[in-house]
Amino acid sequence: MRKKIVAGNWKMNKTLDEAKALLSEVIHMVQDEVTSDVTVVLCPPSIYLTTARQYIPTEGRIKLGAQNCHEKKEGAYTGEASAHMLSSVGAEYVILGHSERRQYFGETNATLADKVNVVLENGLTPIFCCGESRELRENGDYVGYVKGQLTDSLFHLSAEEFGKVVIAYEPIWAIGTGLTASSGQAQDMHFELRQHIASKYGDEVAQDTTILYGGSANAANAAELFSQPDVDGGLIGGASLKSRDFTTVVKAA
Ligand SMILES: O=C(CO)COP(=O)(O)O
Repeated sequence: MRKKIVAGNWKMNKTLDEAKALLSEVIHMVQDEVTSDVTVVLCPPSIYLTTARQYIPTEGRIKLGAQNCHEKKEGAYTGEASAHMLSSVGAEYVILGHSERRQYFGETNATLADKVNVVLENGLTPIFCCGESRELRENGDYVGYVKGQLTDSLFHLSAEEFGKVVIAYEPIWAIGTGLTASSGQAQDMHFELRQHIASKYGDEVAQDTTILYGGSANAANAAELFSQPDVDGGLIGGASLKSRDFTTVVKAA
């Protein structure tokens, strides 16, 4: 079902005390100020998931998410956490295939297909990230490239399984750079991705798919981005680390 979602990807930021303060502020502000039916997903570093679970009410619009998982259930994978483990600490969403994980940790479309499977098997919702580099945007078939990321990592799923996936379009050139995609650029790519999904799963599934935008989205530009018909919310990095900014983004959705 197509939903409005704003997810905060804290990346590798905050000490435990800072994380607690941010959780408490964001949860109160969202509860007090947000009246729409937007779902808010908080994705702290995995070391803080258990703590965050205690702060987030079990019922309500605010959900807990992780930033990655391993594709195996358990075993000798030093430093990793599995979807099974994330589920056991109460996470409901998992960001997969963020461009930073693709770039620094060698994640490929093939490994991500395995991660998507294991996340779905454990009843969690994957937030599958895709997006092109600046070089590709300037000189190449960037639309084909991003469509290919979906094809390679997601199109083995049944329509029912695909219906549980959230997509996040995050152009790499816009992440952490202050260079936001214009609302037109975001809309164009989201429209293309929805068409691509329709070509595989049909119109109904495509119309039901939630597609988020990420990349320097902030309190000042979120309303314009989210006003586009195919932009269903955002995956927010830097602005999710400040409670007032993040709440303003949530209110824009
Ligand atoms: O990577 C992002 C979210 O996953 C976007 O990061 P910024 O919002 O800091 O550009």
